[in-house]
Amino acid sequence: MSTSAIAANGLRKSYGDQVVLDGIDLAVPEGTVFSLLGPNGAGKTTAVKILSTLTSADAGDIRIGGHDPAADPRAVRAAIGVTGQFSAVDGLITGEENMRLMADLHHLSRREGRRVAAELLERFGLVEAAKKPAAGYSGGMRRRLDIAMTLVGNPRIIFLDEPTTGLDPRSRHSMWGVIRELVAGGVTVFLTTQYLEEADQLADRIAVLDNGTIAAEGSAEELKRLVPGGHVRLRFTDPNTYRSAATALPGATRDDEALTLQIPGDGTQRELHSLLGALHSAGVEADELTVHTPDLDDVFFALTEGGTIPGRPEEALR
Ligand SMILES: Nc1ncnc2c1ncn2[C@@H]1O[C@H](COP(=O)(O)OP(=O)(O)OP(=O)(O)O)[C@@H](O)[C@H]1O
Repeated sequence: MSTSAIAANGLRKSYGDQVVLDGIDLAVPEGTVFSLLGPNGAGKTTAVKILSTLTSADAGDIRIGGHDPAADPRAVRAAIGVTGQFSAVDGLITGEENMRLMADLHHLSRREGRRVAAELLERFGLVEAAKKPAAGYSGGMRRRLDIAMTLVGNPRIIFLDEPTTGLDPRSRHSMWGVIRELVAGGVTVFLTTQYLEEADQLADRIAVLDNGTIAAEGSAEELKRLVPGGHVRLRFTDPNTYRSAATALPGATRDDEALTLQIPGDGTQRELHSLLGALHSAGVEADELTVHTPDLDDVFFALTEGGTIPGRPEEALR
């Protein structure tokens, strides 16, 4: 069994009367990506700050790389890298100078600092930009430099707090590539994001934080299975064909204006086969057939801010 790079039990934090984290448990195995999802203000950044020693918890047992942040914050800091919503990049100096500064902070020798900086600038596609002031970098380049700076100390655990917020789709995809590479190299990534697709793409496990507690946790597939909403949608252009199909499929939800039928189901081959058989027997053909499986958006809406999953007791969600 793999050991947990990040473990927290009964993590609590309040600001004044406001309970932000109400006793949450987390366990992130080494070399995996864990994503914490939640609406604005759910407490994601607070969790990252506590786990990365920037803030103390009110209660809870925490181990980061085996170290307790309260008792031994130095050991935790030596094991982790953090890139937050506020970047460490200094815009007035060049990318290369930012990297060298980081190398100095990590007490690397001048020679080793140059070597590590050059290697990371190359890896993050910043060689050309390296001699220019970082203030002129695009958002994507700045984030890449930020992560490159984090990697100077060769951390085995990285906290990425909303690493792609505000990036265009191309830069976002390039950042996902960077994160995948890190994980392939054995790094553990703790990722907070508001982009459900990002969690879907990257995370081995996802926890949905809501009202200070973890509303559900699992792989993207497990979470999607918690919510209903899978269906097949048939679209017709001819009203007569549409009506014949509706008669042949009495369980379908009709939209008489759009000439579409929605049939609940999970889109398995067996289900599709039986659906197509019914249409064939009725002698009708749909102009379009689409299979909709629930996505993480459905999960998010069902689980956060008062949404519920019908027919499921609270406990079954964990
Ligand atoms: N230092 C602080 N003092 C008082 N309240 C705080 C402090 N830091 C955070 N909070 C409050 O705690 C709650 C959780 O904030 P946090 O930044 O952790 O949420 P988040 O999930 O990261 O949100 P977002 O997605 O908007 O970044 C918010 O209501 C916030 O106002």
